[in-house]
Amino acid sequence: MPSLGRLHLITDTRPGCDPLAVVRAALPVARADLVVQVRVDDDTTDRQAYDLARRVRALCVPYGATCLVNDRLHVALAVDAHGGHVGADDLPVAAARRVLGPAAVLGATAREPGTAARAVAAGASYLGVGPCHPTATKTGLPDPIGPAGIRAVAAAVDVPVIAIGGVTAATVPALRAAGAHGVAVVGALSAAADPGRATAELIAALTC
Ligand SMILES: Cc1ncc(COP(=O)(O)OP(=O)(O)O)c(N)n1
Ligand SMILES: Cc1nc(C(=O)O)sc1CCOP(=O)(O)O
Ligand SMILES: [Mg+2]
Repeated sequence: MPSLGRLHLITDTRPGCDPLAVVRAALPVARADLVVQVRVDDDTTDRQAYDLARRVRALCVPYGATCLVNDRLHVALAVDAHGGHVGADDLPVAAARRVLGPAAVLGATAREPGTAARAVAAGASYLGVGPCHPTATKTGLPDPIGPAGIRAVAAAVDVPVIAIGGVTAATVPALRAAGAHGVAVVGALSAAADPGRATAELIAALTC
């Protein structure tokens, strides 16, 4: 399996957002180091999710970037995405692996070492670990786990750990020092005045 990109751009489909514009700005900067995870609101229809994922994949492929679909693995299969991401409210990891097949990239959410180890044993290719810091993007999250939480999970598994939750370029160094392979962001790119510049700042923090 090719190495996993270090910057995971999670699409923001809230009112006023333009997820494709953000993807188009990030791709020429991050190129193969970019993973675009198509994440849509719960009230988004499958047809809307399919149309967005199909367009994201088409943008990603020429740059060697990875296209994943959050939650809706049937949409990932339908658009021939590189894989998907599941959490506690989605298909269990073992079932998700059966759906996507052995070659797919399959991410799983973990917040502590036990869940993380079980997810890897069940077939996860990488782990999304957080929330690292406070975030207003998603409600109902547990308390932030900080770099210490990343360190605890990274010590327990041998797959890439992707830190998520309130991540900015300024917080990347501590997360990498704690063992994160990369980071996942929503607001740091979707709310940026210049998403291309924000991508460059995140990539610089991930590669220095
Ligand atoms: C990289 C990454 N990490 C964690 C998540 C959260 O996924 P999940 O727990 O399935 O929650 P929702 O995103 O479905 O609300 C993620 N999407 N990506
Ligand atoms: C989608 C998501 N999942 C999280 C988790 O911890 O499970 S935090 C999160 C939102 C991340 O957005 P931002 O980069 O704007 O903080
Ligand atoms: Mg989910």
